[in-house]
Amino acid sequence: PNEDWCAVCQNGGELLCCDKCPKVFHLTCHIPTLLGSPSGEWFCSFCRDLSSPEMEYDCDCGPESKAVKEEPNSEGFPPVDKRKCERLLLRIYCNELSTDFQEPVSSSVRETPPSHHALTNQVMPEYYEVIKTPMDLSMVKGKLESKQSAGYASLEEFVDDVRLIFRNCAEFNEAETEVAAAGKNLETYFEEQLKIMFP
Ligand SMILES: NC(=O)c1ccc2nc(N)sc2c1
Ligand SMILES: [Zn+2]
Ligand SMILES: [Zn+2]
Repeated sequence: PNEDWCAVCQNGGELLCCDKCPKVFHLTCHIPTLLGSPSGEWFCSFCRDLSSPEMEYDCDCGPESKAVKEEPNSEGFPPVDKRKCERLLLRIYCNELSTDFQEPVSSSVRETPPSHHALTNQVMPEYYEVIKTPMDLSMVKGKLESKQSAGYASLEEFVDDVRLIFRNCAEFNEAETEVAAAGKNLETYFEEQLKIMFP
């Protein structure tokens, strides 16, 4: 009795069914991204046990991981903390407020002028003129999934990047715009979920 649409993007298509909860995911919408459809039983990142995972995801094995995986690798990021961050990030992606933060802001985006600016056709600065350190959820997902030194070395680095998304949002978007409100509310949700994952 799984759902009909991806828990992240709400679209249909080729969907992976969790064998423990009703959710379904596209391979690339799940966190971590899966390379192929698993053959046997499969639990999503919300359901798989954090300390002793029932199964391995195909992206987490492969030739380079001959070493014992359950030790903090050279990144120093304990595997349990990495799995907690995967679950936390998937929670954010499943929150509909995250849509505006899932991909890099397109450079055509200009500040939403308060009404008087529009009337005086004052030029509004471009996003990448204002925001010097862009960050979005796809960048965080990529860093969380990358191997060794390219990835996060600690939980703090992961949290700092997610908080940067919300700082950029508050800096660029006028306080009372929809995007600013979405950023504020999603930040509250993130901090709540962070406390649950890392009490
Ligand atoms: N992440 C952001 O700050 C963001 C994203 C999308 C977007 N679209 C606009 N028209 S303003 C805007 C801001
Ligand atoms: Zn999807
Ligand atoms: Zn599940």
